[in-house]
Amino acid sequence: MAHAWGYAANNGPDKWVSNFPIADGPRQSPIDILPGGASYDSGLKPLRLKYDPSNCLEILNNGHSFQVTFADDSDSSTLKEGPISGVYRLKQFHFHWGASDDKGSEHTVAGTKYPAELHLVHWNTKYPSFGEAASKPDGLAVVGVFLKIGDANASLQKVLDAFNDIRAKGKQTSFAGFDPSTLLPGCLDYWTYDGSLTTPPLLESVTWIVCKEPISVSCEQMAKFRSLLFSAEGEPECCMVDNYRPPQPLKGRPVRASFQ
Ligand SMILES: CCc1cc2c(cc1OS(N)(=O)=O)CC[C@@H]1[C@@H]2CC[C@]2(C)[C@@H](O)CC[C@@H]12
Ligand SMILES: [Zn+2]
Repeated sequence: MAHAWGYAANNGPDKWVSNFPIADGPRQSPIDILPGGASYDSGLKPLRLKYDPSNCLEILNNGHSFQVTFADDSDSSTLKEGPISGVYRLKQFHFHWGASDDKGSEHTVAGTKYPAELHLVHWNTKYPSFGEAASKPDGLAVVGVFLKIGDANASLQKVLDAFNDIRAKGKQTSFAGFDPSTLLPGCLDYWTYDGSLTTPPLLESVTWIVCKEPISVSCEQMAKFRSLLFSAEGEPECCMVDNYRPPQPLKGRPVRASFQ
């Protein structure tokens, strides 16, 4: 497969272990979150998120998802407190979604799948760079937010309006002045556990922080997600859908809740 991993039958999540044996590791993500199995931890602090829209740089189709990338050369867009210690800088956000509204999220809640899931990716500034941090057990912190079918999401629409320029793999365009805090739910109650990247190389370096409250997305907006392509220009068109890894074994890991 030589790193040509994807989400199709021949190169999808069930095949990743052959090139990335850590796929069967002790702290893999995503997981199915069982609210009854999570333990309330009164020591968990509220999430302290501070984002500066002027750090927003560009939007890119990387062939697996699309991502919005941020300047991370200062502490102007950060995650502090919550389950983490120190300062983590926002690097990018991206999404995972399904071919239909009944699937698409990576984490599930008592087996419930959402149509999409947002990942806000932060790296620990005790390390010199994002790439360095990505290989450390406390290197990354990802805030996960579920998307639930409902009213159109005006903030999300600003992101979707840029899709015409990034339809194919490898396309990117400038994307300035976007405030990712407008994509957060009103309530920031969360579950947290130690996990991994959910795509190869599946590094076990992520403190996962999954918000209990979803944000809304309309059916029409979900259709826009599905208009992106896994394929590059000039290749046979392949719709970017079902770019999610299914839940992985918990293997005894504790899942803590910031709320009762
Ligand atoms: C946590 C968000 C994240 C980071 C990375 C990936 C995937 C990611 O999404 S996810 N769904 O949150 O796990 C796949 C590529 C990885 C990257 C982390 C940094 C690298 C490991 C680079 O060093 C080389 C390949 C990169
Ligand atoms: Zn992700």
